[in-house]
Amino acid sequence: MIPPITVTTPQDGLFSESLISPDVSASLPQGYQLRALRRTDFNSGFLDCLRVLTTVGDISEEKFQKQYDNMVAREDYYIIVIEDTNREKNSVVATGALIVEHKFIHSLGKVGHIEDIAVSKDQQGKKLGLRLIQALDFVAEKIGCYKSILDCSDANEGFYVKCGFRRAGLQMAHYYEGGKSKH
Ligand SMILES: CC(=O)SCCNC(=O)CCNC(=O)[C@H](O)C(C)(C)COP(=O)(O)OP(=O)(O)OC[C@H]1O[C@@H](n2cnc3c(N)ncnc32)[C@H](O)[C@@H]1OP(=O)(O)O
Repeated sequence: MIPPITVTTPQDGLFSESLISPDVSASLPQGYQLRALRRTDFNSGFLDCLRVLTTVGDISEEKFQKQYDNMVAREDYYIIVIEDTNREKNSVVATGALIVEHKFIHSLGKVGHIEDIAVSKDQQGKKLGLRLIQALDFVAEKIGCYKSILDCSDANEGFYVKCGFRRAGLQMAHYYEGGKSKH
């Protein structure tokens, strides 16, 4: 049997729009919109948002798209952006990610990992960070995660407490010298 052909358009995102919370969308400021990351977001301001968080490095559009395609194929990446549709350039002003881990415990349970939450400097303090977390919580619950977890600095603890998280445990890390992927 011939497999069905999936036709994607530049408007298609990393995940289904049905996972975008209508309530969270409705609580954004006028002209702001929540949506899934798109393959066309290389020049949308998305990478500039991430630069608020840490270094992004010098990545080409081709490499950006290859990474996006890897994430689509994995089906466990939910990257959300908030776009200010009043802006012509750099309209993406905030972003956050949920990555799903599949477990054997908890009856083959799923855990959501919240990562790379970033709001542009000039947009901080407008509750966009809170809306990102609420939107990612909505996705995590809808796809059946039994919890979501994240690592953050002491300076950001108060923000996550306001978002409904509580301190649980302690983070430990091993950093690897050759840790950069060659792919
Ligand atoms: C898992 C991770 O990714 S950790 C990394 C987090 N990201 C960063 O540190 C990047 C730089 N910082 C940012 O991008 C933003 O400042 C964020 C994401 C930390 C917060 O986003 P914002 O949109 O500025 O916060 P938002 O307006 O939604 O704040 C919601 C509430 O948290 C409070 N809040 C915000 N930041 C902090 C903080 N660092 N400490 C304590 N409270 C805070 C706000 O005052 C607000 O409280 P209120 O409801 O009483 O008014």
